[in-house]
Amino acid sequence: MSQHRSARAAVFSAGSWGTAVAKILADAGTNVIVHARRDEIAEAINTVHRNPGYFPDVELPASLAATTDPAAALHRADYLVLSIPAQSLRTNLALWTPHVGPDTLIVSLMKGIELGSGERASQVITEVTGVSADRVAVLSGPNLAREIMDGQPAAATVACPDEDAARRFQQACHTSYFRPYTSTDVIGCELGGAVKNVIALAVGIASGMGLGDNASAMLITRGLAETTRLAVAMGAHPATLAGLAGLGDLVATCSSPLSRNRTFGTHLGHGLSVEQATAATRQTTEGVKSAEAILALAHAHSVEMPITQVISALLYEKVTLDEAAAALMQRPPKPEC
Ligand SMILES: NC(=O)C1=CN([C@@H]2O[C@H](COP(=O)(O)OP(=O)(O)OC[C@H]3O[C@@H](n4cnc5c(N)ncnc54)[C@H](O)[C@@H]3O)[C@@H](O)[C@H]2O)C=CC1
Ligand SMILES: O=C(CO)COP(=O)(O)O
Repeated sequence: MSQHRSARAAVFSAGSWGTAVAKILADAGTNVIVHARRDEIAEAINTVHRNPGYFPDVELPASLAATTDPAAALHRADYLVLSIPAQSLRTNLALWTPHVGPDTLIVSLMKGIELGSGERASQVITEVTGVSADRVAVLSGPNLAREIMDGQPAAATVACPDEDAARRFQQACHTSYFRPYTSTDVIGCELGGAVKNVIALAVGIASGMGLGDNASAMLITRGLAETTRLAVAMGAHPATLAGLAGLGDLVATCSSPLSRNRTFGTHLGHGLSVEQATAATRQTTEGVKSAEAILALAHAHSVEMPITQVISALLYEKVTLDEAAAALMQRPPKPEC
């Protein structure tokens, strides 16, 4: 990156989390251009400094620009920040790759596992773009977009095999209200972020069924245990799962009515079908698609993930709510650790 100019970040796209991270980066003094799919969103960001599709009430930094042209967004970008649904990453990134510069650091904000391949977003990114793994970073943590748009304090982890690259992006997104830490454990951060969405579905379901805080705490704690088992089997450091991208995100997502995954689960717990819950949800709910992919990873690594298994069965409507609850409670007794 040039020493003579501020860093430039291209944020793809202008959804809930993309908009929030674009604001963080701009507030941190980074030059930001957002790639929006819709003309009217790009136009509104450029003219009235608002994103009417997601946060019509929040004024964005005046320095924040938007475009629908991927080449213009990526021109001389130091960072390509990707925030689209994980299942759409491969196809979209293939279209954007010709515009990615040779030194651009690609930063994934996505918390999903690709169906079919079982790949984490960073793996899809290296595969599609051909860039080396040390040019791909992940930002993950307890970061409900709405709270961040309101300027409430939050922290997260920036993970990259190249520690200098992680530190550069840490600096690019460090503000008075957003505190990023660095890590080299990309696998741990990505699995923490993806599996917590499935556990949040489970907590939402329990809450929708009228179960109390003991049940939620049980699901969160045993959810962390199965997340850690899988992540460690795949090469993660166990401490990462006790950190912001693991326990931190799990607690925030499972506790907050702002979480789309938890809310989706609540709909199921109230008795809505998966189709009805999907119709009631406007934004990306990664856990719904990722549950099956995570379960396949668990099988491939011979790891037991009973909560993920039950949620996957519920999502495919192979079991009822009562059968799901019984399946978890009637497992054979075993030591806790
Ligand atoms: N919203 C949040 O609080 C947080 C979300 N995330 C993660 O960020 C990622 C994006 O989620 P959100 O921004 O919340 O979702 P969103 O639904 O608010 O926005 C998704 C964005 O992707 C675009 N998009 C949707 N389908 C697409 C497709 N097929 N092709 C290309 N673009 C498409 C939409 O136009 C929109 O700009 C997810 O992986 C999510 O887990 C991570 C941390 C916090
Ligand atoms: O990842 C998130 C908070 O860290 C957002 O969770 P939801 O996708 O469930 O809203």
